[in-house]
Amino acid sequence: MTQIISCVMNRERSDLFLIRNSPNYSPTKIKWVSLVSFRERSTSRGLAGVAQVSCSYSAELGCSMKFAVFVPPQLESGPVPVIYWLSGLTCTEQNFVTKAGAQTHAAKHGFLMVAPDTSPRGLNIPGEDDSWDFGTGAGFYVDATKEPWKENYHMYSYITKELPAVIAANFKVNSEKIGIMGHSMGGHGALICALKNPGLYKSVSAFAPICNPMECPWGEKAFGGYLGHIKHHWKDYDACSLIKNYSGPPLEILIDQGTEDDFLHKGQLLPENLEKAVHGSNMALTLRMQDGYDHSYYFISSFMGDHFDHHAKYLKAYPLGMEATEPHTPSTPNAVPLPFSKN
Ligand SMILES: N[C@@H](CCC(=O)N[C@@H](CSC=O)C(=O)NCC(=O)O)C(=O)O
Repeated sequence: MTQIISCVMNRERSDLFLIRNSPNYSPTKIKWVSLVSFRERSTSRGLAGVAQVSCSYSAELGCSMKFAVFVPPQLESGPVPVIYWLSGLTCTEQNFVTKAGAQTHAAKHGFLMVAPDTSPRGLNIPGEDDSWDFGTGAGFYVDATKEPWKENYHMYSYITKELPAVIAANFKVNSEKIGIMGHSMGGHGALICALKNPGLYKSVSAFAPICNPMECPWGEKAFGGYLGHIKHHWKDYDACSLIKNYSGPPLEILIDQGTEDDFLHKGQLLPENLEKAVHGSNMALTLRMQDGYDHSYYFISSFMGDHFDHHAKYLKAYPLGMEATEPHTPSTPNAVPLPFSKN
């Protein structure tokens, strides 16, 4: 155990692959490795908080994974709620950081933001880089069951279990107050993570999500490849199917969808199917069709503030008698200490 941990802390990614194949490997040890291998790769102050890119070895994915974290100033005074952002096809952790304009909203509300990558990378699985909508950059937030993907393509477990454990071990977050949002493939991811884990995520929203992957070309390709061709097995990862059987606490979903989104017109997103599925369920859906907007991050950034307000309704609700920590603007731009070393 000690040997494995020191290897992770002192060496680079190629060595992490060796760990999995080492005679010392056991799943329990690897869970430890995920936590202790956490390291900050960059830290930048700006927009009223601190933006970091971190990385940790993922036992689920069998490789080192980068993720972006925005630390709001409120973290100085106590644990803060956390919101996960799931990105779309072709994205890394960087698209959200550089284009979504979320940081000022996160700082205003006091939310820690986590934006992971969209798939494992660099595993040399045959076919992983053959297309932009499958394999690298297109993990689809499922746990694959088919070869050659089933060893590593466990984005669902990574997002819902492994990454939250890494975040809780390294940041002062309130693990009772977790929200999730995403875009397109990541919107699908946000919806299914919330629907499959009643009560875990207190708030959920999405921009132009793939609402019914079982019935659209992107989903058919991804689910067929990762889960096999028995369509019945796909229901576990399809928001429209999951909503019908959801019996957890009531959830209010906010979705924004641009009317000039090419992927909407090509039948990839199918928000109308989600609207139908919601009827008679324990779910409320606010679907806003935004006139003239496309699928881009210009669209996302235009409505990001509304999504944060939506999440704030649920993540900032404190039990009676407990005082909420109000969001505040730091009195000096250097209010948050920088405890992290750069690589
Ligand atoms: N093939 C194109 C288009 C890829 C694309 O539009 N990706 C979207 C997500 S689509 C559904 O998940 C995206 O978020 N792109 C990143 C961005 O910064 O806009 C291509 O490769 O560009």
